Amino acid sequence: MKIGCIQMNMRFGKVEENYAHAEALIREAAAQGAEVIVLPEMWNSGYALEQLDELADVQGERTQELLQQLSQELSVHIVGGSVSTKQQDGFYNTMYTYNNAGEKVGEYSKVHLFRLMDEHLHLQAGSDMNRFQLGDIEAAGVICYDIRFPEWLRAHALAGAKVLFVSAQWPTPRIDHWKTLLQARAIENQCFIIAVNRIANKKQNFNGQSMIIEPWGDILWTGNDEEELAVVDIDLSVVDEIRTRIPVYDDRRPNLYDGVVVTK
Ligand SMILES: NC(=O)CCC(=O)C(=O)O
Repeated sequence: MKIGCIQMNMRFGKVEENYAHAEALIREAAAQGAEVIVLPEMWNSGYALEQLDELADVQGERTQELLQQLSQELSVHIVGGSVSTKQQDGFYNTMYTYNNAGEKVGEYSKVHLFRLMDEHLHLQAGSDMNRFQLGDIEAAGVICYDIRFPEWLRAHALAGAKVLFVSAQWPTPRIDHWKTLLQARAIENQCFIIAVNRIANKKQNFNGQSMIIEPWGDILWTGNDEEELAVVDIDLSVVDEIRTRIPVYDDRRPNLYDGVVVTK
């Protein structure tokens, strides 16, 4: 399965340019043979949270139309990163996923809002899971800060995901956390992790380092610190091999730790 990771630079608040740029990169990834294409977080507006009233995609219509059309025309699965959306009860950070027949298979709004980037002041949190099917691939998608919550990714793995997609705008100062957390999520869940971060100039502090990690924890590909489009082949059969070799799903003792109430 060929995965096209689009480590994109988006322009702050420049929605028109960002849609055009994302479309061009998706077309290029498909031309290079990608079967699944993945975008980063909030690529339509960037983190222009103060301007969401003008910039956010109303009910996600523009994004859905674009991804629907491209996935069908190019016959590719698209994990559409995320975009800022304006819904009736506020703004959300939303990921749309389409299969290669142009059908929407996932719609997810970021569940854990990241206070350090003021998300909690401007956005509403989603509360639904994001488990979906891309052809034969049992997959799930989460957004950036969500990876700090192992129980959330575990819930998706327990629901059958073997490939976990992560779209992000993860800044340079904590890039070591990004790498370590992603590797841990891959190993503990025995899943592939396909994680696509944004890139920006040095002043804006985003240095890419998107990653594809095997369920054994081996890193198959790391992005550099420039805008980049990579098409990487992955062999999904290793998931079942590793799960048979170390059967953590059978060895779990959920009665000891699920539903534990933490008191402060
Ligand atoms: N956009 C985000 O959710 C950033 C998360 C982040 O930087 C972190 O350290 O966590």
